[in-house]
Amino acid sequence: MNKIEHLGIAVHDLEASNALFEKLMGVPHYKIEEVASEGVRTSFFKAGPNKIELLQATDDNSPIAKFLEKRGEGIHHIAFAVDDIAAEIERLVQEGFTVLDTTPKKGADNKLVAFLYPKGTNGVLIELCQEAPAQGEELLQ
Ligand SMILES: CC[C@H](C(=O)O)C(=O)SCCNC(=O)CCNC(=O)[C@H](O)C(C)(C)COP(=O)(O)OP(=O)(O)OC[C@H]1O[C@@H](n2cnc3c(N)ncnc32)[C@H](O)[C@@H]1OP(=O)(O)O
Ligand SMILES: [Co+2]
Repeated sequence: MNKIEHLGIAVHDLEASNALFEKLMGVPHYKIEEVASEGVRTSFFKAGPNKIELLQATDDNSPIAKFLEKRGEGIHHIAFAVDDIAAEIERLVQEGFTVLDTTPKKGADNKLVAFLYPKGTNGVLIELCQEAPAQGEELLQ
């Protein structure tokens, strides 16, 4: 694990939260991206080395929709940057963590991602992120 790549925050209304975080952080979002496979629309902010990812659900089956229904708006996950996501998944499986995505999948912001089951990480949803290499296709589900 290299560093925290981003904090994911679940929100009801991406546009309203974009306006709020632009005021809060003093910078505009640098990207809005839909990840249909996750049922989310995301918006990214960067302040220094830190990123915030706002997430709105795009359908009722989205993990974000279920999270909002159960817990309301708030911090949804912590994403860590890793150099080699396949190796990190293997290491974490060996360490006894439950990895929800044993094959990395397409994330936002040009990443390959995988998630761990939060009940095995003190109730915090953990995401692994690797910069998607140009030939990332073979790693994608
Ligand atoms: C990929 C695009 C983007 C990126 O950065 O590139 C993203 O970050 S997309 C983010 C959205 N996608 C995901 O979150 C995928 C991984 N998440 C999942 O597979 C599910 O959300 C899962 C398995 C974490 C929970 O699924 P679900 O809510 O349907 O199941 P349960 O209700 O049974 O939950 C099990 C247990 O986990 C607790 N839970 C759920 N979500 C979270 C959370 N975000 N943080 C901490 N804990 C969470 C839930 O409350 C249940 O615990 P319990 O004590 O039984 O209530
Ligand atoms: Co994320």
